[in-house]
Amino acid sequence: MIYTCTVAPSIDCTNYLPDFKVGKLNRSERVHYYPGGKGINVSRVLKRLGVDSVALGFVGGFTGQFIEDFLAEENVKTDFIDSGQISRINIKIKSDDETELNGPGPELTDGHLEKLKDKVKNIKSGDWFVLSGSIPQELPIAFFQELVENCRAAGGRFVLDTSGNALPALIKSQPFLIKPNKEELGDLFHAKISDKQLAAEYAFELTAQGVENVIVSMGAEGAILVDKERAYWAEAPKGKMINTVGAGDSMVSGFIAALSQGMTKVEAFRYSVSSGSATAFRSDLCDKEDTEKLLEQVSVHPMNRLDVKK
Ligand SMILES: Nc1ncnc2c1ncn2[C@@H]1O[C@H](COP(=O)(O)OP(=O)(O)OP(=O)(O)O)[C@@H](O)[C@H]1O
Ligand SMILES: O=P(O)(O)OC[C@@]1(O)O[C@H](CO)[C@@H](O)[C@@H]1O
Repeated sequence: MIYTCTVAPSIDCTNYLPDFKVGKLNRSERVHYYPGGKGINVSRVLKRLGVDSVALGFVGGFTGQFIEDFLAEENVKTDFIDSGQISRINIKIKSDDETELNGPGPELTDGHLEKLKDKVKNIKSGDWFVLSGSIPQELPIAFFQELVENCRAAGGRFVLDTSGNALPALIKSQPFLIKPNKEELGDLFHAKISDKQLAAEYAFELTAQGVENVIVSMGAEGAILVDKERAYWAEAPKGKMINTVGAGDSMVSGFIAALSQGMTKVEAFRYSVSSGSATAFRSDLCDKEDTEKLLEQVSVHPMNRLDVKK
């Protein structure tokens, strides 16, 4: 089974308006409400790609109820823990730019965390544990380190897509996959990543620290995949960008779905980029049909080691 874990789920309230002005009353022309949080997005896309998962995390209040109901409607399995607090509402503003205002995650006690530990105690070989999204700063990282160590010790594959201090701390637990965007990768090394060669150089650095696969997403420029031996880059398909929220999460789902359906790593990378772009080209997350239609526009190129400045 694939378990996704979102510590701080949300309702994503996405507003479309032609001209957003800071400090003024703005009125949106269109608004969409979707359950959000990175792990939840991963589970929703996995379902659309034909792969079952269980979404774990902490939800509460009327917003938590909305998240649960929406996922039940889409037949996404969940096994949430009640946080006892209203799940956050994240505001996304689509105008000339994309502006985001994400709320804080829930305040969790040791009791909450113990419940999460209990949910994953039976992870076994062949299972996946996908820890995606922000982890509130007050939470002890050591707890998550232990959680993923247990999962790895049982033979599970650990996928990490988080930010802040949790990212470098959990990279030490040698994930099977991490998927930073180029800003997140740059933050890890206090560097500005200007091109794919530099991205590959830093990604190699992470494989030297024990990460098995690194996918660096670079928006419209596409993505690179680096493992201990090789590096590849993929161009993103061309299309009209509508909403990139969840594009990175869709890449994670595409990669996992393709691998768990027996594709090679390079094919899975192609599928991953196609899934990311298919999400960027619509208001909600991608579906299988869009993803597979775009596949033919995604070509993957090996990067010569000499191309990598190292
Ligand atoms: N304008 C675009 N045109 C084509 N593809 C795009 C565009 N923007 C994003 N994508 C696709 O989506 C993938 C992920 O995008 P991005 O690098 O913005 O992820 P991210 O910052 O992790 O997103 P998020 O955190 O919102 O999920 C890219 O690698 C690419 O395949
Ligand atoms: O605040 P976090 O946990 O870093 O990110 C949360 C979030 O921005 O990420 C998802 C897109 O990747 C959205 O569904 C959600 O609102």
